[in-house]
Amino acid sequence: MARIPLKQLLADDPKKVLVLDGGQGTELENRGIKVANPVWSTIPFISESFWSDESSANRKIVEEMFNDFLAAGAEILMTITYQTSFKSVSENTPIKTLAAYDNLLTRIVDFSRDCIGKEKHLIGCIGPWGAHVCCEFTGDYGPNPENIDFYQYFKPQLDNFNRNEKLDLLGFETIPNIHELKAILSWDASILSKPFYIGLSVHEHGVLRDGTTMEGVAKVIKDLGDKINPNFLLLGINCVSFNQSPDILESLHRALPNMPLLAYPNSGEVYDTEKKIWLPNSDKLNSWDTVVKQYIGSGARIIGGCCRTTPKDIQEISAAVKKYT
Ligand SMILES: C[S+](C)CC[C@H](N)C(=O)O
Ligand SMILES: N[C@@H](CCS)C(=O)O
Ligand SMILES: [Zn+2]
Repeated sequence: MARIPLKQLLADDPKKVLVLDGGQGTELENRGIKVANPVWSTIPFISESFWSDESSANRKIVEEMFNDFLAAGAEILMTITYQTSFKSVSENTPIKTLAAYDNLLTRIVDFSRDCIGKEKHLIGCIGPWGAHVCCEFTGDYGPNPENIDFYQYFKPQLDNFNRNEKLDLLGFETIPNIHELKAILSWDASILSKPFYIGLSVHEHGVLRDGTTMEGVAKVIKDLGDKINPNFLLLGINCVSFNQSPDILESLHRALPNMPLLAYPNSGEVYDTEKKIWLPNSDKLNSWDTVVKQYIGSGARIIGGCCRTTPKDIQEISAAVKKYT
């Protein structure tokens, strides 16, 4: 059966909620791949043996991770390309030219599609500008964030993903800064020609990491009016604290009641950007069952997990989605 385009799928069945996969980079780490490096979870794809040796240990680990998320109930999964911008790759790996970079991305998408099969939806994952300098959890984009050329940064990854028919959706995720959000939303369908979503990186207290309120975020979208790119399908939150995530999503829903939302929080642990390790935070106050019920009440159409969530979390999310839809 051919995949139904996501825009149509979400419109045809207003109750449909898709289950997303979990934290891929941290799950690869749980399974023995050392992701603490400048291209983070891109690292297994950089070595030629991943591609030339079908029985390579890292290749098996990535395949098994996809299998386990599928078995847990994921219906929409991501490419492992969070820190695979041309800048991150060309400055930190032997891959230097645009042609070699395009080849890398095409191989990763082909491989991911083979892992998940033809029927599941595949998201081309695009991390924020801040990922390459590791400020996606502070939103501190320096003294003049309005002068950053976001388009130049994203263009190589965008151009490649736009062209690839194996991808159903583009996901800009962990976006912590309002200038970056404005830039992405200023691009029309000639630049962003596939359906896309934006996942915001939001502080525990409910504001974007740079301090912008959810009303401020909503204003950017409302001000665009009918100039908004028709490919903009969903807005939401990702890699935010598990405990606060239902309230944050609810506040986004209040500010934008008609916008389809998505939510995939992290485990609640906090990332130490210097040591590149996860530190314990407060205990989980709720179960996935409670959290998913609240997300659905706030208009979520895609629900999954981000960093430090595992196939077990996805299993619990999947059961709750079945129960409440
Ligand atoms: C979502 S975070 C854990 C990704 C990694 C971070 N940008 C780093 O470079 O360490
Ligand atoms: N999508 C990425 C993490 C973003 S914070 C991943 O799952 O590894
Ligand atoms: Zn994350």
